[in-house]
Order: sequence, then C-alpha cells, then structure tokens
Amino acid sequence: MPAAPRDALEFPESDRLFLEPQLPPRDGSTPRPDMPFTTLTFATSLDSSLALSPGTRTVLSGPQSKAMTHYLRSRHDGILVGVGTALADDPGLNCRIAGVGGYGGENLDFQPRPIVIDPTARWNFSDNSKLFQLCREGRGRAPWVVTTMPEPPAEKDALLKEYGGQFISLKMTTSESGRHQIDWNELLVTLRLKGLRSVMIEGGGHVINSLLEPSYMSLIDRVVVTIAPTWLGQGGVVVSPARRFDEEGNPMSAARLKNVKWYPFGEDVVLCGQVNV
Ligand SMILES: NC(=O)C1=CN([C@@H]2O[C@H](COP(=O)(O)OP(=O)(O)OC[C@H]3O[C@@H](n4cnc5c(N)ncnc54)[C@H](O)[C@@H]3O)[C@@H](O)[C@H]2O)C=CC1
Ligand SMILES: Nc1nc(O)c(N)c(N[C@@H]2O[C@H](COP(=O)(O)O)[C@@H](O)[C@H]2O)n1
Repeated sequence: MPAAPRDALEFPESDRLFLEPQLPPRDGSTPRPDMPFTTLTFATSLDSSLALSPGTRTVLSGPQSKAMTHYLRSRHDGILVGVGTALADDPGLNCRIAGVGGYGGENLDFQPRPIVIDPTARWNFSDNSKLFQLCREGRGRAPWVVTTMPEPPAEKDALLKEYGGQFISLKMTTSESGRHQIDWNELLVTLRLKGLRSVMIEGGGHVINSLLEPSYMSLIDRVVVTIAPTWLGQGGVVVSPARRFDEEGNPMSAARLKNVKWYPFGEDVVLCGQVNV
C-alpha cells in the first residue's frame, strides 16, 4: 500500500462509533429508492455564519472536527457545493483521511465525487484549480458541474472531460417561495441515476437556505453541523432559511431538528439530527 502523505488526517475509532448511526448505511441502501442518502453538513459560528463574507474562505472547524468532516467525506459518494463556494474557496473537496485512496489507500477508494451547482457556468476553473491539481496527483475525483445551460462553454467542457468530470444540464424551476432555482428533487434523482448512493451538501449559504425551504427539507436525511466557539460578526454568509407562517399568519420557526445528539470535538461541538418535517 502507498505511504500516506504528511497532510493525511487521523480520525479515532471511538469517534467513528459515535458517528455511525448518523451516516449513510454501509450496504449502500437509501431511504428513498430513487435518491441518494442526503446529509446536510457545514461549520458555523455562534452567529450562524459560514464565512466572514461571501468571497472569503474562513476557518471555523478545529483539528478534530475538521478530521470528522473528512471522515464524513470518506463515507459519501458525492460532496456538493454552490458556485459561490467554488469561487470563494478554490476548494479541494477531497477526503484526506489516512488510508483512503491517494492518502495511503489504493486508487480513488473512498474519495467522494465533487459536485458544483453553477447554473450559468461562472466557475472559471483551470488546470491550476486545487481540484484539478488533486486529480493529477491521484488524490481526488474530477467535478461534476450542474448547469442550466443546454450547451455549456466548449473549452470548459473539454477540460472537465479531460480529467474525467462532466457538465450536467438541468432546467431552472420556480420554487414555492418564488426562487428561480434548480429543483432539488430533479438534481438528487439525477445524481442517483449517475450512480451516487450518498451525497453530503456542504454549502454555502444560498445552497443551504434553498435546501431548507419547506418543499425540499424532507429530502435531507441527516444534519451534521459543527459549531465553533466564535462570533464572526455582521456581514457574514448566514444560514437563515425563509420564515414560515402558521394558518393565522403568525411567524413560526423555519425548521427544527429531532433525534438530536451533541458530540464535543476539541473546542467545537458537533450537532447531529433529522429535520422534523
Ligand atoms: N463553513 C462552512 O462549512 C462552509 C462555508 N462556505 C462559505 O460560504 C460562502 C459561499 O456561500 P454563498 O455565497 O451563499 O454561495 P453558494 O456556495 O451557496 O453558491 C451560491 C450560488 O450557487 C448557485 N445555486 C445554489 N443553489 C442553487 C439552486 N438550488 N439552484 C440554482 N442555483 C443554485 C447560484 O448560482 C448561487 O448564486 C463562501 O465564503 C464559503 O467559504 C461554504 C461551504 C461550507
Ligand atoms: N467543515 C468545515 N469547516 C470549516 O471551517 C470550513 N471553512 C469548511 N468549509 C467547507 O470546506 C471546503 C474546503 O474544503 P477543502 O479543505 O478545500 O477540501 C469549503 O469550500 C467549504 O465547502 N468546512
């Protein structure tokens, strides 16, 4: 077996046991036959911010919860972000747990497929993008880019294909709340048809808030949130889904979790649960 690179992360067996009930089943079975097991997971500050501002990569997770996130990546077939995140972070979206493919393991075993929602092909990726560097080094898979353009730009299409990635073209719809967006049902069914049995959705703010709309939140099988002991302050990228109202027009909470478990990981705490729909 190849040696693990120096930046490989360790995630202790005892912590794996805690997490197991929250993870996609190892046999690949899914709660809905036509869709992947879907985990919503992100790191947030005490004031519900994912980042200091939309274009800023912001470290929130400490070393233990970061290792947990990478373990989650090893247990999902796909990892999804919006184009805002791709532009801000130039992310790797691979799994760096010791023993997975490229980190001491064979081939690309346990490396998730990166998926970027990019309706108008704004993401200006190139050979120098982190994701593609990792592909060349055999440490990650090429991305699937979800667009609404029937014919995506030819140059980008060629580069994606060269690395083993692809554009996926879907249509825009208008959601219940009037948002013009890709329908999550259609997207998840498409990803299942393409072979993904589990997907973790990492962000950013637009992606999470749109998935937490009433018509979509039942698609989320698990929520795993890292809460870091810091306030980022005003102006951040905030997780705050649209308000809901009861029959009399009174405001009610947008969403609530059930079957909640809390795990401390270093200075952070990780909250797991299911959306109470
Ligand atoms: N702390 C954490 O765990 C994470 C932090 N982030 C941070 O979040 C920030 C980016 O967040 P945002 O600016 O909100 O961008 P985003 O990553 O949510 O992407 C937003 C864009 O994605 C597209 N999009 C998303 N959902 C769509 C849908 N259902 N249909 C059609 N298009 C859709 C739209 O083009 C939209 O403008 C970055 O600063 C990044 O660092 C991102 C992921 C995780
Ligand atoms: N779990 C977690 N903790 C943080 O503090 C973060 N900033 C993020 N961000 C997400 O991870 C992506 C970066 O991944 P790579 O390290 O480049 O593989 C970033 O784009 C966000 O999706 N997550």
